[in-house]
Amino acid sequence: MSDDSKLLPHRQAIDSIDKQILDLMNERAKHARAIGELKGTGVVYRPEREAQVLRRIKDLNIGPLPDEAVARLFREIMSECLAVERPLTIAYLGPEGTFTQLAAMKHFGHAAHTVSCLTVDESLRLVEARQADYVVAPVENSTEGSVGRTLDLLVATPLQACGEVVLRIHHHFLRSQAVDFSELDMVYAHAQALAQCQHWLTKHLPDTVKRVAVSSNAEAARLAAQNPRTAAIASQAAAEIYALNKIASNIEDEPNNTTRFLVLGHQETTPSGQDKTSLVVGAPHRVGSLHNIIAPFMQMGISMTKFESRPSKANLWEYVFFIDIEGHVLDEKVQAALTLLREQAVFVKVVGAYPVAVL
Ligand SMILES: O=C(O)C(=O)C[C@]1(C(=O)O)C=C[C@@H](O)C=C1
Repeated sequence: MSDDSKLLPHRQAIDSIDKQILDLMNERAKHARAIGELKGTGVVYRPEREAQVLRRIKDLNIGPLPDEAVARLFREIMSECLAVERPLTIAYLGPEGTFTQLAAMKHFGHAAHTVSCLTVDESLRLVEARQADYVVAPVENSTEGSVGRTLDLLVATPLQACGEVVLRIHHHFLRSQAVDFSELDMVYAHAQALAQCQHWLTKHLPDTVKRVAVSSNAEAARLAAQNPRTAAIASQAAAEIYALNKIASNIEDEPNNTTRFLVLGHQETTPSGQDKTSLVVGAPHRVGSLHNIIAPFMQMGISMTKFESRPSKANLWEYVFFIDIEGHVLDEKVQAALTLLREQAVFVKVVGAYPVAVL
């Protein structure tokens, strides 16, 4: 029997299975459309339900496909089903090809429209003005720490956090032509990327190469595409969009380099069973104040996943604290801790409660 004839029965089985998958996906989309009609003009995107669907799929999976792979496939199926109800518009820090855009696609899937913005400020403003449905904004990187501008914006925005995205960050060294490092004057990158790749840069580039911080990695790629004497540090997506050569891959100093993003919109999310709550807390300037802010969470047995202080913009030497805790703001334990916290703090703002990232 030839190789091709041995393949035939498997291909026939695949053809028949594909038809069933197709019919079932359309059947699923019809239910989503019916749900959309019941929701009427209300909010169509339900992050808690999406997280539950993805977690269940991972639990049900018996392979050989890996859990992550089936979750990614179902992410896209849900994205298309949601678009049948109503397509979403997501604002992100552009230009096209930034890690923030990748994070937006990872969370909302490819059926969502993404709108590129010049700054994180503008991306939040677009949603505040209801010109986009949600914004995805970077909050912290595992190597470089918090994204200060996003944290500052969280203090004042009326938007609510309704999701988180965790993205592995791989940086590549990109040029329009694969020429010698001696013919290189400048390397462009976002300040965080320059910091995340500093060992590689010091080891491989001559001292004469200037490191220039720009507004995003994709902007770095755009600039490098215009001048062969320059290079960029950016993502695979940016390399493709700006047709740059990958001179070196995965040049980040820390192999587990990961960035966390928040999804913000106008809705409050109901508990999904595995949630986090983000808070901004103003502490009075007095002895023991920091202890008093932390104590309510210890008392109620609540874990903190983030604790970060930044200078208050209002008063010199006063600080605001950015705290993420495990649990949903509607959980009894969290409610009790917040009641205790409010007795100690100058202010407590609940930025939002949302499902822990599944993908
Ligand atoms: O369950 C819903 O509310 C739906 O609209 C269906 C569905 C899905 O495809 O599973 C689609 C969009 C929502 O964000 C959540 C889930």
